[in-house]
Amino acid sequence: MTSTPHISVQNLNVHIANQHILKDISINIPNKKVTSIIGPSGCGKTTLLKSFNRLLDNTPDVKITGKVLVDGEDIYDPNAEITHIRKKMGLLSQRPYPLPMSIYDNVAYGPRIHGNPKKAELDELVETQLKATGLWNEVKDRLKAPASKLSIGQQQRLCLARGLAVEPEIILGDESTSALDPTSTHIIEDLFIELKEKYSIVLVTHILRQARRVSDYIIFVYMGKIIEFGPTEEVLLNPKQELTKEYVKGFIS
Ligand SMILES: Nc1ncnc2c1ncn2[C@@H]1O[C@H](COP(=O)(O)OP(=O)(O)OP(=O)(O)O)[C@@H](O)[C@H]1O
Repeated sequence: MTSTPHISVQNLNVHIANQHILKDISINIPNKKVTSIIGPSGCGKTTLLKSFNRLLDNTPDVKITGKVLVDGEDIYDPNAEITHIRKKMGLLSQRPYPLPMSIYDNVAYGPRIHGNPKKAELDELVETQLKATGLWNEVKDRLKAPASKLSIGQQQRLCLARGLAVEPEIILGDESTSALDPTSTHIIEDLFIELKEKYSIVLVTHILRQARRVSDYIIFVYMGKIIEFGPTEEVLLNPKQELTKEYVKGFIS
């Protein structure tokens, strides 16, 4: 990895209700690349992803130690400003959660909250983000229709457009294609590949085929520890660690 990491995790430990969930995690997430977190169910993938934008804060009985530096700023510093940190990251969850409003208003929502854009600016912004997520031609004639009328795959792309509209730097995806049909999955995967030109992307996925197709780097997590991290082809085709080999072969699920 040549450029400065976008997220640098240093000796991160997460305990929830006396369970040691993440164990001394240190990792550098590369800038403007796709990094996928893989590993068996319950190994801590989602917990690791959530630690990047302080989404664990509201988990009852959570204890977090160590550092997560985003652009060099420790987000767990008591003086860190959560709104500022969260604005840098867009989160795409497993299922699309469009807001109960029109297609247009979903995308305009964030910019309206964060500023007071003029109508012409908003129109342009909505169009740009709907184009960026490949939705524009599908929805341009029904921007005032409720977002709930869209297919699940379109709703997920709308959620991505909504996230991009507040100009994040990092996109976090938590199994964000798991509710989608194969065609919509393919579209979202292609979008991730395109969007890495502008954003650093971190994905949690169970699907090794997807990890191989979209990611530049892979993190393999097992029982709360990082076992292996490296370029996708290396980790998936020529893993160094026995545990990674077993997982990639399908012996651990
Ligand atoms: N809020 C919580 N309260 C108690 N335990 C939790 C909580 N969140 C996560 N855990 C535990 O932390 C461990 C890691 O969970 P996590 O969701 O990060 O795993 P995962 O690798 O993403 O799993 P999956 O692939 O099944 O989604 C699990 O044992 C889980 O039960």
